[in-house]
Amino acid sequence: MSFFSVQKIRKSYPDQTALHDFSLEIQKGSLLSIVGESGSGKSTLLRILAGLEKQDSGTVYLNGEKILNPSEKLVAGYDEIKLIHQDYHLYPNSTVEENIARPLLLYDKKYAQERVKTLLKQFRLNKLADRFPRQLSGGQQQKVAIAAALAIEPEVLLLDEPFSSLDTIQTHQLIGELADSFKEAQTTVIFVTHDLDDALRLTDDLLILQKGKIVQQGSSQELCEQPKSRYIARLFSPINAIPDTDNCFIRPTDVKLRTKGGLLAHVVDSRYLIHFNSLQIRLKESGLIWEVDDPQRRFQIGDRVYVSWDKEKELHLAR
Ligand SMILES: Nc1ncnc2c1ncn2[C@@H]1O[C@H](COP(=O)(O)OP(=O)(O)OP(=O)(O)O)[C@@H](O)[C@H]1O
Repeated sequence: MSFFSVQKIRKSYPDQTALHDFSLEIQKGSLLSIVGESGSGKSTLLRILAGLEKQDSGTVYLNGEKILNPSEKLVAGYDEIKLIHQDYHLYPNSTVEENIARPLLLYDKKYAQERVKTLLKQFRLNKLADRFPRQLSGGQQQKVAIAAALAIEPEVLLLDEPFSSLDTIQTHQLIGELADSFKEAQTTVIFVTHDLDDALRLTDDLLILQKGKIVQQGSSQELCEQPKSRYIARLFSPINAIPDTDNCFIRPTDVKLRTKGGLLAHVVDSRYLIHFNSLQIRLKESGLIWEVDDPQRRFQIGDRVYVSWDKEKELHLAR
């Protein structure tokens, strides 16, 4: 059995099943993202992993010890497993340093001081140590909340959409900093999100959850290059159906645009994006509309364009 072992967790609510025999093995110090759309069962799963909600069946083990659910334990939850969500509140009248120190009030004073010092350094919070939460950005506040959650050295950190209230720039900056801090501290982290981009930025290991079931698990590259279904392929980018095939698709970025040679198409729309123009083209023969990338920004609406692609870039996807 691995460090954190989740075995056949099932959970139903009166009108639906939120988790269908969910199993997962996590090694110590690993970072995993669980990506799923709204209602896929992410929050239910994390609450069960933290011992905060009762499952119908299945067992969670940490270090070989069974995690008891609220019906089996007087005080629900564990110090070893910390769950952080979007609305995690800091103490408004305590400084950053005091917020991080709070969970350590009953610990040996010298150990507590050292631990706070380590966390301030690991999370690059030294310069903000004397500020109050209201004097911090949303991203900085969330970083302090995560540092405080790690104060008593939990074995596992569970992050439930912790960046939802932050803007994209704040989120990307915070994720970059957290990724470094987690690796440095060797923290075991499970991050759940509906946003694949956030997941790719934080971890290399992904698990895709759909309607309470694992639909694919693997490295970011594996899932992008060998998705098991159209649903998973589309999480990474749109996919274009290749004419006269049943289940063959090509990604916009893998389509080559030329002025001659290949399938003839016409540009019907063009969007200026940061790294390329995103074109909509209509294939002449089949009438299919494709989305393709034009990194050189060569083509305009109305232009003729010929498309081709490498065979090995084709994705063969059942429904
Ligand atoms: N207490 C509850 N009672 C009844 N149904 C519930 C309850 N909690 C969750 N559900 C249902 O179970 C399913 C999974 O919910 P859950 O909150 O775990 O999904 P999620 O992936 O975290 O969604 P979101 O990203 O929107 O938070 C949903 O369809 C939800 O409506």
